[in-house]
Amino acid sequence: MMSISGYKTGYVAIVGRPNVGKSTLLNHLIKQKISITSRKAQTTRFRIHGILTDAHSQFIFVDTPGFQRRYRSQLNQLMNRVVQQSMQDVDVILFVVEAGRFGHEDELVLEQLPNNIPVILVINKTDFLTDKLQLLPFMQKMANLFDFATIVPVSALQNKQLSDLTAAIRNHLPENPPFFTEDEITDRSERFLAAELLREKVFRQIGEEVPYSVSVMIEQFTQEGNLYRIHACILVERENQKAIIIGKQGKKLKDMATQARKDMEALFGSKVYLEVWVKVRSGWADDAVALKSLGYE
Ligand SMILES: Nc1nc2c(ncn2[C@@H]2O[C@H](COP(=O)(O)OP(=O)(O)OP(=O)(O)O)[C@@H](O)[C@H]2O)c(=O)[nH]1
Repeated sequence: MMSISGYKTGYVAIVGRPNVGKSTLLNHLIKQKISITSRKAQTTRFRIHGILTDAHSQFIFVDTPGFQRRYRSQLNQLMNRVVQQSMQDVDVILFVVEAGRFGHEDELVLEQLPNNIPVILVINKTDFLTDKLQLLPFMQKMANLFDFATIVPVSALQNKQLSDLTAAIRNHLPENPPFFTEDEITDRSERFLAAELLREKVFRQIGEEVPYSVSVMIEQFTQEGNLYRIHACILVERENQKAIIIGKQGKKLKDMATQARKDMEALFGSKVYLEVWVKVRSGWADDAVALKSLGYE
């Protein structure tokens, strides 16, 4: 039975091989970088990437461990099960592919899709097609591979058909009041966001090797005119993780810091001087400091 409001809220995972446009899609769906301030966010099993709230629905986009893998090796049955387990609490999965392209890497992701949760096939980058009729045989082929809830062609980059996609997602969300209020999803502080942006880069770069044991601490955050001076520290649990993050001749760390700095500059509308260190954390006392610096008590 419909509730009076008919409001729908649920968790949505976006999966797909690298470079199909998952981040672009998410960013264009939510239109802004947000930060979750609610404690509720910590109690869910997922890292929340973003939330889209409208008059009728709230979409909570989450990250699913396992799908972050870079698909370097063939995943075995066990891995499949682990990933499927991690998906059990989402309401809808968006499986993103590129228009007209379905290769081995896509197949590896497809193999991991659970069959008890609706999966929407998102065919992205339709702007590459000169003739939209080219889509039909591709859609046909894809429909034969998996029992998709529905298929939605979009161009994330050009914001095309994104409202068709949100309507399709909404069809599969349960009726719930919004889980997060406006207050809980507005920016906490620039300091907090700075930590989030850097952490996001760490996960993107090394999601496979160093899972959820990494935290980011902002040790100094000062503003001098049009310049933000930020000293950040990436805390890891073991020496070998530190080496992985730093990378050969410091290249990985440098790349992450550069990307984070650019994002910070865009977000703060200001020049940013960012220094990043990596430290091995020595015990729970450090954790307490780290949590405090992130604004969690
Ligand atoms: N032409 C076109 N390009 C797109 C579209 N969506 C994304 N791209 C481009 O595709 C590239 C990859 O996009 P991302 O959003 O980083 O892809 P991703 O799936 O998040 O990649 P990973 O983080 O490596 O998993 C970028 O250069 C985007 O600009 C689209 O609809 N049309």
